[in-house]
Amino acid sequence: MLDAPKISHARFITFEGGEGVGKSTQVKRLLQNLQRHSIEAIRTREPGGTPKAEAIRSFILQGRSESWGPGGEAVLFAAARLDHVNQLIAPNLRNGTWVLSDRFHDSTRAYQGLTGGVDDKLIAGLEALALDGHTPDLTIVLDMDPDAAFKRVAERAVEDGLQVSGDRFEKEEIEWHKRLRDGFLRIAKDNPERCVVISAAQPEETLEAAIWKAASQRFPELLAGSQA
Ligand SMILES: Nc1ncnc2c1ncn2[C@@H]1O[C@H](COP(=O)(O)OP(=O)(O)OP(=O)(O)O)[C@@H](O)[C@H]1O
Ligand SMILES: Cc1cn([C@H]2C[C@H](O)[C@@H](COP(=O)(O)O)O2)c(=O)[nH]c1=O
Repeated sequence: MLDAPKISHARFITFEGGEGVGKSTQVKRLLQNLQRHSIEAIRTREPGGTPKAEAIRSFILQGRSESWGPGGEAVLFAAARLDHVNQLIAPNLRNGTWVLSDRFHDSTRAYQGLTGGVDDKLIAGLEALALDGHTPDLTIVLDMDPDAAFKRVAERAVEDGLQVSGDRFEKEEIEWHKRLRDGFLRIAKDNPERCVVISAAQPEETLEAAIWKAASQRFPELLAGSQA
């Protein structure tokens, strides 16, 4: 016999922003906070989240698609997203499990569209295909000066014993990353019903509390019962 489906009020939350602003750290912290509130939730990332999308991730981040240009890379990110939505995001939401994603469609808008110069109409067409209506319920945009964020990335590389060589996009000039930051802020301004901008230039714990506050304001069910 099939398991009875859970009553579904599952939410889809995405984290966006430039390199090293603390998205992965805060996705993990929000996941723990939700689980403390007995909310079933998973975390995932883009590009990635499924075997096929992870294969596309490796291809892009190794720089193998760089010569395809921003338009070609937008198509690859969309293909990865299509599989991610179909195989992981949509089934979990349907089953009542909250989904937290480290990057999603706003990264294509910001990196390939607003910073890379890919036409809005192409970005919108790819988005319609890949999302199939699965627009996030809440997007946390973590914002900070890219110079300061890169210091974090460099420290992380040293901690991990890696060379600070940077992947495909980390290698871009600092001016490019400043335009990227402006791109994310513009997306947030244009989508106030979905996006909340939070300064990432604060300690992990206070940032975590600010994200919890934003999520609780958006989803009052989080305030019912216990406290984070
Ligand atoms: N609020 C914070 N203050 C100081 N350091 C932080 C903070 N949040 C994360 N870090 C550190 O900064 C580095 C980058 O953090 P994290 O990997 O979470 O960022 P990210 O936005 O996911 O990065 P990327 O875009 O490269 O995947 C890590 O070493 C992490 O420990
Ligand atoms: C989803 C998505 C990602 N990117 C870029 C942004 C980052 O440079 C990498 C992903 O690496 P991370 O360590 O997981 O942040 O890919 C992009 O350009 N477009 C996208 O749609």
